[in-house]
Amino acid sequence: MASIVPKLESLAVSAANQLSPGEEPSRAGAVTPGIKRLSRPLGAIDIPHITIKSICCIGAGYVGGPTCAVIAHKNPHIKVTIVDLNAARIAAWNSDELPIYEPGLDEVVKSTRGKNLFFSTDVDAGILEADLIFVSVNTPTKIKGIGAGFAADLGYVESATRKIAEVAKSDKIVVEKSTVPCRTAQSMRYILEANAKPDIHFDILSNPEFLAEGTAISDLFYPDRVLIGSLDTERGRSAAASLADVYAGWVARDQIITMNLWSSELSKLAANALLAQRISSINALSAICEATGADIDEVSYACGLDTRIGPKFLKASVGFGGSCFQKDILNLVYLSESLHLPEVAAYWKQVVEMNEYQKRRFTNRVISCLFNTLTGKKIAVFGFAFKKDTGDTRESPAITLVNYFREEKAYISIYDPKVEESQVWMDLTEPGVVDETEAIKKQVSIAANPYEAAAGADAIVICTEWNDFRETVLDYERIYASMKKPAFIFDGRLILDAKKVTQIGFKVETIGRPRTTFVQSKDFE
Ligand SMILES: NC(=O)C1=CN([C@@H]2O[C@H](COP(=O)(O)OP(=O)(O)OC[C@H]3O[C@@H](n4cnc5c(N)ncnc54)[C@H](O)[C@@H]3O)[C@@H](O)[C@H]2O)C=CC1
Ligand SMILES: O=C(O)[C@H]1O[C@H](OP(=O)(O)OP(=O)(O)OC[C@H]2O[C@@H](n3ccc(=O)[nH]c3=O)[C@H](O)[C@@H]2O)[C@H](O)[C@@H](O)[C@@H]1O
Repeated sequence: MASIVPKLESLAVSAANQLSPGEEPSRAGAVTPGIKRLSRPLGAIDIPHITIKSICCIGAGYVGGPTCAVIAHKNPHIKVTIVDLNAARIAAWNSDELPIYEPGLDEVVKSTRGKNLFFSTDVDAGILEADLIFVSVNTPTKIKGIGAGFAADLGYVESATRKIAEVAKSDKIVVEKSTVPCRTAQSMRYILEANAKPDIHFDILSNPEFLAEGTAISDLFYPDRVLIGSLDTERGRSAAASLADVYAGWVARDQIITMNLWSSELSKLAANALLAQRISSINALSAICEATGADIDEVSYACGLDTRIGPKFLKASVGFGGSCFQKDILNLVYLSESLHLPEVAAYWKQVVEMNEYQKRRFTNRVISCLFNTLTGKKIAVFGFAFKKDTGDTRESPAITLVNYFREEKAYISIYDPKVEESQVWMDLTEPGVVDETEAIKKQVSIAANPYEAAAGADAIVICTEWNDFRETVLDYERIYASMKKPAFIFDGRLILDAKKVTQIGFKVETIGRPRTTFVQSKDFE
């Protein structure tokens, strides 16, 4: 991981934004040349704008923490304060054990913290001091009321916005970093203007974040693009130019694109929807592969070589997880329905439904291969995070699978290299059900390593694609020796060399490849 930071430092940094030692950043009069503004004349935002000296980020989560740590790291002349109401989270950001696991994050935070990067629970002080405020709070799916199950709960965005209006004593640029429905910036503007002190002006920008967990630091260091949406007014363009300068501390100017606010907001939902749609498409094809004898990895490879399709995001899996894909698509579904576009809503909804189907389908394959019953059997679940290189479990397919296995009365032993034990219990407990953990513990245990998880098990189910689970890393002969026979492996992530583990003696069932073992209906024909 240490290699990321020096690599980053070697990037060419825009000379226009580099201050000489001792030089004070000016607050006015800077001009940003050559920012690409789609649907506007290119030179349109080469206008006077303030230079940002102090940034506050509201929300010290998976986005606010890494993003603003990188901004501070790249802009030593800007003071960056990340604030959060969650005192435990802030304490962790100020400790040696950061609250989130992300390769390369430790180095970035430790090189900057206490210099120009600060973590605090003092939201008011952060707002007061800042020229520019990122709103990077959570926007979960609503669980109650109108739009429940689909619409985004904008309560956290609204309360952060109201706080800014209440506290600010000078003009602020307020930046939507959270993923929000189209036209949220308008609501934020109403709230700010209705509550602002006299002569205080707020400019609202949309600056969605495209980082993926597990690769957040390299995504932030080398983004495909930085997107800034603003009103097409002189003030709006000026605010966009100020934020563009912050990113130009390390991102090439031609990768910083500006556009209107609503396009920017919608682009974020659209990007996530398109990415998730690719996974559901390949997963739908994986079902056809299993039924026909085709191999999904070969099909992905063949399709991905077409430059119009490209090879990324075509890896079949037990289903996509993570806090955003499902939430953002459901948000798009709700938006489409609100706009009286039921066919559009149904189209995107199918991406989520296919994902649910994939998890059920994989579970059915496990049950069917294990002679149609899991009762009393031990299943070792390898991986609980929603993807490798993160400890995040939000919407992890492993949660759904473990719950299905529990319903089938299996005993489950879970191993994940980064997920905290307390998180597993939280994820398996129904919200609002008191003391359920003790009952769950009768059926589910957490193992200290994969060998312990697999000992005495009937089957291993690979839910997360951690490199640690590859046959080149784990001693599968040792694992095989410790398991009940026949010993099954269900590879939900296509990470194993099936031939090699089959040679050890395992019965290997891989997503997107035809079934290899005991097909009851055929055998009894
Ligand atoms: N997790 C990810 O990889 C990505 C997330 N996003 C979007 O970024 C936003 C944030 O996501 P995460 O960082 O994952 O969420 P998170 O849940 O990890 O962090 C949000 C933080 O905001 C804090 N917060 C909420 N209301 C607050 C308030 N009024 N004042 C101060 N702090 C407050 C919470 O305590 C929490 O620590 C969401 O809209 C998400 O869709 C966008 C790109 C990637
Ligand atoms: O808005 C967000 O929150 C972020 O959502 C995703 O990032 P993330 O969810 O962190 O991780 P991804 O790498 O996209 O993986 C999402 C899920 O899809 C699965 N996946 C991914 C790729 C693939 O080919 N197949 C597949 O099953 C992963 O295992 C994981 O469960 C997007 O990739 C980011 O650009 C976006 O900023």
